[in-house]
Amino acid sequence: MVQAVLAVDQGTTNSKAVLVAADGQVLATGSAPVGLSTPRPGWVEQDAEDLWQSVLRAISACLTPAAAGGAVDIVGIALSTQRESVVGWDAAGKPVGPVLGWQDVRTTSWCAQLPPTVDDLVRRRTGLRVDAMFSAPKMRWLLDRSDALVGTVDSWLIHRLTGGREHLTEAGNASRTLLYDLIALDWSDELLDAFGVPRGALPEVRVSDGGFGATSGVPGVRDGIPIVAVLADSHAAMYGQGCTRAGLVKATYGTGSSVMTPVEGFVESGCTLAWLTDRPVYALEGNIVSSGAALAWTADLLGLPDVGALTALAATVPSAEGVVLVPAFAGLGAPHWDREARAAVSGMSSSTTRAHVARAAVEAVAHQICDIADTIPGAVSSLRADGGATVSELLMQTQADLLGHRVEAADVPEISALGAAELAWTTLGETTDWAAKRTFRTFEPGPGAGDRGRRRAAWAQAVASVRVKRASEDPAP
Ligand SMILES: O=P(O)(O)OC[C@H](O)CO
Repeated sequence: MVQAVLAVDQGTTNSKAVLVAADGQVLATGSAPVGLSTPRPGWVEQDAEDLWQSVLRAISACLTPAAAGGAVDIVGIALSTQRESVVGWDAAGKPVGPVLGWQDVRTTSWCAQLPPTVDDLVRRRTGLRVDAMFSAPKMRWLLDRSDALVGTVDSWLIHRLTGGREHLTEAGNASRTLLYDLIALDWSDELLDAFGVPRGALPEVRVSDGGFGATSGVPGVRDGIPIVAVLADSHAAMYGQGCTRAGLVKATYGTGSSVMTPVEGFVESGCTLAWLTDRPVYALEGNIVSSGAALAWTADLLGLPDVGALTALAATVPSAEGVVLVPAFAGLGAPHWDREARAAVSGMSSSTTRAHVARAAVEAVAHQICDIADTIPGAVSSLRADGGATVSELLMQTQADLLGHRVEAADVPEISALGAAELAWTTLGETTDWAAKRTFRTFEPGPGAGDRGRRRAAWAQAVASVRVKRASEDPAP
């Protein structure tokens, strides 16, 4: 019987389950969509039960005999989860309200009334900045309405996978809450105080490979399988991409995007805890609020069935002919962090066609990655890309052209699940380093890089025109 780790990657739009052998081979996959609603402008909610059911459906699809191709012995569970989103549940394990998604900015004005000393404390303790994207203000919002246990999505899934026994979270996920002290490696009492989140409502923090209980009552999965490793999804992608030392940069193209690179130690701005095993591994990270979401929005606007049709349309013209789309639908994330900014399409003329607008949307995704890459100290020699949108040759080539560096796109669609599975197998005693064996689609800057300076300048000008804050007020990413 083949031994496998069952890795679950729970993201904003779907849940994936992947059976992974000790050599990194993917034995079976399953996926299921998860719903998302936007009841008011700036409110982005998911349903905690629906989210859990989507995980069960993904597991079930993955474990069908046809998918798994024979007898498989599951020796451990690995989790990779969307970050910052918050779930609240009562003592009986029943959700007390909606999942407040990471894109949810309902607490923006609450965040704005916090004294500057809180922002300063947040930077010094967490390497982040006060923003409605992170978990603490969302927890505060839920706790104002009910007496709940709160946690990020990893915590909720661990709770359900263990039959309600455990209230645990993983350190990298905790690092995205604004409450976790990245030096002390514990919840910060000062920050708990500042956000009014009682320690008793929060899960216990474990190291990424620290063991998170065992399965109990999960349909189709035997009881007692250990949850071996947990990583935040973006961090799992970095692990899976083999970006484990300074100088290596990865970009995940999801609903939003995350650009990450390991750093030697904690820094006070744009820092995150990538994972915590025998030692903490810190990373610089810039988060883009809207990338895949911008492609989906533009496809919808243009009456196209999906993003694939959008990129195909974009490829029918050699350039955007001066059209620039700034997808600040919910403001701008890193490196600008201007939540009041709003989206705009500029540079149109009477000869502008739908194809030019489509191409501008593709370019917007790449420009936003460049904006963050430009802030990374030291040389960026290449960028490792992953996530759904990397299937687009046009996007990857545009990225290489605008960045002026090689882009290596991972040839596996399940990189976050594989990253978590790899950590689990390492924890179980296997020698891994799967990234070294992986093949990439490589994109070198081509003829399109010739007018890089002009295109980047036009983008910068378009971004400046949608800004509400002055650029001089920008924090580091
Ligand atoms: O759901 P994804 O894969 O777009 O990831 C969401 C991120 O974790 C948000 O920080």
